[in-house]
Amino acid sequence: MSVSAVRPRLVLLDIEGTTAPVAFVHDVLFPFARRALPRLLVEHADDPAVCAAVAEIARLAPDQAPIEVLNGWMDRDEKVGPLKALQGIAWRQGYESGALVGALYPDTLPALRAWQANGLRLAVYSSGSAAAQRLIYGHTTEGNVTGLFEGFFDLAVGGKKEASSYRVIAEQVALAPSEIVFFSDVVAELDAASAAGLLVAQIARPEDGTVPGSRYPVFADLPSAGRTFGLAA
Ligand SMILES: CSCCC(=O)C(=O)COP(=O)(O)O
Ligand SMILES: [Mg+2]
Repeated sequence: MSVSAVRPRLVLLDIEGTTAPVAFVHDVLFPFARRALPRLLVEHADDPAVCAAVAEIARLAPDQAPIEVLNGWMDRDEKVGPLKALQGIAWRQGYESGALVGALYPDTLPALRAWQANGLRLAVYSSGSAAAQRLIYGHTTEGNVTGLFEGFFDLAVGGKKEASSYRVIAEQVALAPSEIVFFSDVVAELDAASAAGLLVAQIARPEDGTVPGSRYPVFADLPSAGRTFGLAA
């Protein structure tokens, strides 16, 4: 059964819980960055990207040491630009050394390839920085698959729970919101995307313990979501 009379032209994909296991992000990526950040702040203090992130932390929390602020944000899994930028820098070293390999669900790449072969455009929207998105897709067990995507959107367009962010993305890909379908595990993100006029569906993977919501179509994997939206995967 199709949930939309209009076939979407672009699939916008969250990462954690949608294309990559929650366990990989929380048990591998986040601890890796937490261990690396204290040294990174010292040893790469002259790196312009590190300088910019530290300056933004000082603006947001002027009375605290940057590493304390970062640890607090990581404790609460806050999606804050400077934390996400610094995590991306830390992960780059891990991916480049081979210590990290981007883990995706087994159904992710087959679904993305089938959709692209069927004429669908693909883009990413994650709280992880665009650089971090390119890293995870650039270092998968099947190699560099970043070429699947035409765009990598991060918190620079706004938070994932704000409708305005999805309007910005629609403008940037030059499509009407109703021509985009957004897949995410987080219902609050789907609420925001739906409010902006996008088609939405929740990916609730049993292995992640994602709690299915009741407002939107729910699927246990990408191929079943794609078939329901007429994406023919
Ligand atoms: C680029 S992989 C790490 C993603 C990340 O840092 C994160 O906080 C998860 O965010 P998402 O929006 O993909 O759920
Ligand atoms: Mg997610």
